[in-house]
Amino acid sequence: MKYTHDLIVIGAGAAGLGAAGFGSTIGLKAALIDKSAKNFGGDCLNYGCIPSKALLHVASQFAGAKAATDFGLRVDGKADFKKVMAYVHQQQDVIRALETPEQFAKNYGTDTIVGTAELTGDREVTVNGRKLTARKIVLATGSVPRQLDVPGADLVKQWDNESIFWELEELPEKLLIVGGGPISCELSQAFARLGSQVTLLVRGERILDKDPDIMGNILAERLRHDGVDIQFETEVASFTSATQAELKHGKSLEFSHILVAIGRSVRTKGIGLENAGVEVKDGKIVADAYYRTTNKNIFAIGDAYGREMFSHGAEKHNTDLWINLLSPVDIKHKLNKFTWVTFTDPEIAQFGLTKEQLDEQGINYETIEQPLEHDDRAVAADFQYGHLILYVKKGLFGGGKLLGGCMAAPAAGEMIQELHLLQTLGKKYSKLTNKIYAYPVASRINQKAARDRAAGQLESPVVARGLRAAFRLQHR
Ligand SMILES: Cc1cc2nc3c(=O)[nH]c(=O)nc-3n(C[C@H](O)[C@H](O)[C@H](O)COP(=O)(O)OP(=O)(O)OC[C@H]3O[C@@H](n4cnc5c(N)ncnc54)[C@H](O)[C@@H]3O)c2cc1C
Ligand SMILES: NC(=O)c1ccc[n+]([C@@H]2O[C@H](COP(=O)([O-])OP(=O)(O)OC[C@H]3O[C@@H](n4cnc5c(N)ncnc54)[C@H](O)[C@@H]3O)[C@@H](O)[C@H]2O)c1
Repeated sequence: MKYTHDLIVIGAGAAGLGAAGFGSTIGLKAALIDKSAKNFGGDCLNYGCIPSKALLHVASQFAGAKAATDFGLRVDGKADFKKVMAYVHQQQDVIRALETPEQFAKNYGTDTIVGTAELTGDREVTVNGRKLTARKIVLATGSVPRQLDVPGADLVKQWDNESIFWELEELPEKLLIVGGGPISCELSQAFARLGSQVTLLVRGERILDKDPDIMGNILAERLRHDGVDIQFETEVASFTSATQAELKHGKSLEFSHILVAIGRSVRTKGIGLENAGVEVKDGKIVADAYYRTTNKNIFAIGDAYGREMFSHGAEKHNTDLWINLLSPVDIKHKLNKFTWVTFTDPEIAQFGLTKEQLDEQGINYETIEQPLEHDDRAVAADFQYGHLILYVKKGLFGGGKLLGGCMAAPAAGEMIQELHLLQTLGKKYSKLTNKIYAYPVASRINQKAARDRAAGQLESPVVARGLRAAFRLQHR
């Protein structure tokens, strides 16, 4: 059969740009389609990672200025929100310049197409009335934010990650944020620091429930310090007006704006999945551990895969997918070396296996806890609340290998990188014992536990006796 393309990629977000870029780089004839030119770059650039991190950056400057009032600086007032968003959009533009359809086509030679793509056959996609065919099709169609579906929902404008970054013109007076995941945490801190009165409604007992309990507790304390009113074990039962919510336990709350961040659903509508035999189950595209959908020529990656919804998740899927497309041996989707960071202050940074995964897999491990209470840098720079948890393998085979961990500290996302590298390389944690760290970098905390462990060994009478004997033998 003759195809118009080797590869068709639907969706030009982190996942699609990577898939089409690689295909084009090795000389395949690839098409990359997104429904709108302004969506090139996907959620990450347009409505997610980049605008949220730019907003957090500005907010941290406000927090810094406020903190300096303790030392005599005089500041007051709220953010000029128009100027804040102008900064956010300007920084997005810098990245966007490399990801426009025209620029991408120029850089990679990809056939970039703006239009809504629909699967219209086994290996066929229709876009702008044009029929394209390919050996393989990649769905990189992303996810959509969930909305609250409660009585009175139609009375209220539910702001989400798209509208908040593109439609909001004034700083919200009273911002109600619903959800306890990374979006709620990052944006509640950003808006509180910029001057909004923020209430965070959390359904469960704590925020960031994919990280260890203590990390969520540390962050909750810091958010409160920024002025966020966190209400746990509650949720919106109904809306009685455009600015009034009734909560599950009977209390009512007034707000000027409500931002809903209660997770995301895989996009399954408007792609023509049914025309190509791609099944959907429980709101997700059915895909196996090799990213294959129920049509063996169609793959799902990125948020469309419905698992780890991160930009670097999309990158990982791409690497696996291309290995599978190019080699006879397929790589199975695995998450034992994954990582994520919530970019609040402090950052909460996770790498490797979580406690739940270790327990589920029956791995024999020990937990090392390292508070930053007595860390010199933490004392000097006022983050003694920080904390590190590490999981290290026990036993003869592979004993001492780093399996995973989590850290709460400013710049924890950067600080865990060496730990994550050790885990990725399958190395023992004790490798850090003799590493030289410039004093007083905060990442010395990574070494402290390794040194404490080594020092603990000196307490063994046998080791101490041996060392004593060595000393006396050489210095008679
Ligand atoms: C507020 C927020 C902050 C985030 N922060 C981080 C972070 O700091 N770090 C991190 O790793 N992740 C972060 N994420 C998650 C990250 O943004 C996503 O995991 C990532 O963008 C997913 O990329 P994707 O390519 O799978 O999907 P998307 O980026 O959603 O791209 C899908 C694309 O497909 C297009 N499309 C859909 N259907 C069609 C169709 N029928 N025809 C043509 N085009 C179509 C859409 O227009 C869209 O551009 C954040 C998310 C949010 C919402
Ligand atoms: N720094 C980062 O890497 C980063 C930042 C933001 C978003 N993201 C990604 O974006 C995705 C979406 O983030 P998110 O924070 O919306 O989702 P999430 O799924 O991580 O968290 C949603 C939270 O909302 C709660 N919830 C669900 N329904 C609720 C209801 N009706 N009322 C109250 N609470 C409810 C859940 O219990 C959960 O705690 C995530 O998968 C995340 O990976 C990543």
